[in-house]
Amino acid sequence: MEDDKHSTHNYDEEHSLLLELSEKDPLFDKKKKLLQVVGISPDECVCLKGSDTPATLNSVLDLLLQKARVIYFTEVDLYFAASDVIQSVKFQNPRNELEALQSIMFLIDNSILNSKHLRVDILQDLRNMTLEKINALGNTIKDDTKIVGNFRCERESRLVHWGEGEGVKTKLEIAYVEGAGRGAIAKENLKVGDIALVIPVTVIISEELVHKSDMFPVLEKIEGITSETMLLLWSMKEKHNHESKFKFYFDTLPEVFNTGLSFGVDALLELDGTLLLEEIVQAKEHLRTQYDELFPALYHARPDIFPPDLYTWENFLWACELWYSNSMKVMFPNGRFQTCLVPIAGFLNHSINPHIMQYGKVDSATNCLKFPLSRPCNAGEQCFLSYGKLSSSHLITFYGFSTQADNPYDVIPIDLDLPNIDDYENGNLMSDWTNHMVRGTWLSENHEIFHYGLPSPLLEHFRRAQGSAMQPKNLAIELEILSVLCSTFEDMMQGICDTDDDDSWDVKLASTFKKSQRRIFSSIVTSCKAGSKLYASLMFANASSRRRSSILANHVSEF
Ligand SMILES: C[S@@+](CC[C@H](N)C(=O)[O-])C[C@H]1O[C@@H](n2cnc3c(N)ncnc32)[C@H](O)[C@@H]1O
Repeated sequence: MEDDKHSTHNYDEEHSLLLELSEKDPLFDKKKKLLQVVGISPDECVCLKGSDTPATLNSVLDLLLQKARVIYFTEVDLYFAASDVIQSVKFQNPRNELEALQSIMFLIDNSILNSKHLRVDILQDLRNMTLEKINALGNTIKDDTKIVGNFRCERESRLVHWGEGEGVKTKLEIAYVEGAGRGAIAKENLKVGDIALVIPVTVIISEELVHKSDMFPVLEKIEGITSETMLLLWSMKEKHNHESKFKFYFDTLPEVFNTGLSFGVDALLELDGTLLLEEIVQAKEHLRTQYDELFPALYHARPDIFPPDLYTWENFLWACELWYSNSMKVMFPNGRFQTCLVPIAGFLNHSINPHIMQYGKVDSATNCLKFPLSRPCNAGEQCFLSYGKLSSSHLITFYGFSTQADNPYDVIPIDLDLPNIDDYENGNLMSDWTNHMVRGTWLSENHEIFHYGLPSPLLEHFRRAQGSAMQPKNLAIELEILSVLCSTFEDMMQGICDTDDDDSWDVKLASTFKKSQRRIFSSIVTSCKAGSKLYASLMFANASSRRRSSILANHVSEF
């Protein structure tokens, strides 16, 4: 979504740019502290002068980029960044970097637009440098989509054709792609800022449709019912309406969704010992309770509107999976957010390094939803959307897939059985964390001594619990911490056993998830062992050098 975090001011000889860290950000205090650690003031502008050299512009961009990275950090990013931040806020992951660069482009574009100066060359130069960085980053992201040629997309073409008649404009075509059903392929080379898809509001399935339907007078009387639930019930019936305006859309929907909510017993058994099992069971229980609150009461009261054969539990679950996996939050010109189904845009698959991130706000001038590119996508490549910064467990539960690439949001929460420590110093970056987590240590840049690729807030918590202050660090305590962590994660790894191959989609997905969890645990064990080895060699080197000194001292004393 576009945001209003940024503002520009123009002074006589200079352009002043302000990337603003919003005080409404729930992570404001932590982000402010992090910025202060690297010497960046949260509310300070950077100034550009006409006389700035490329080297000066580079430093300006670097400063803006560090700040933008922090502004777009999630709690997970912040937690793990604490280990790597020493003098500057470095690159964390492509997704955060793209968001940060995109926000800088937005700021510069606004500045150019609002500039009262005749000469905006310097802003243009800065824009070009930012664009170069985005393009370079885009080139490092590999999306190897394989298009499955022998599937015809007749229903999909009919939907696109209908949509175009309603005002849809698209630079994407729909094809079957390996491992993800349908996907959207760029028909031409798309640059940053190009609009891949334009969807008029009239094509969007939103609350308004329920309000016009015969079920609304019944539903509105149900205490506490949400507009999402109303829409879900509406879509269960509309799917079978041959006269529906959205018939072409419903025709393209799959008969089954295959999300975690449809996992069978074998797949659930496979997940034994993982948090994903809990997530799926809880989500499903919640939906079952919701269904039981509505049915059979509704079809007993109004069988004409809610026919029992349509409103079964199985059909309800299908609709839940449809809405979880295909809906988007859309902000309408009146400022209200609504959960909607967006035909055609619903063919866009998700990536952790997406091409399209800033969407979801209806443009009030055109009354359309636009999908602009945040990084280039060449003709023939699959164009990916961001469904959000989601973990694999969330993606499996509600979307039925897990990402292939390393997902920085795949974290495992850690319940520490350690006493609460309240003697933390203010201003210490590690001190703000009470909830701890781990993720694959291959994602960390810092495997040095005292870091080991592990999150610093977690290590610091252990040190405090052992009575070891930040500085100087006690080697014996470090070894003890590494040994505790190592055995804890070895146990956790053993709790997730390997299984035989199974052909069913759900057991396969469950076992892929387990493998990814084991990989995370195994990386932590390896890092702990590497850390311990490092100490052993250091202690050996120290001992040898002490021995050498004492031999030398003996020799000297002989003279
Ligand atoms: C909004 S739909 C996208 C279109 C979908 N592929 C289809 O054929 O209808 C979301 C669903 O697409 C699939 N999907 C999206 N991104 C994916 C990815 N990166 N890998 C595998 N499947 C994906 C999942 O089944 C998900 O529930």
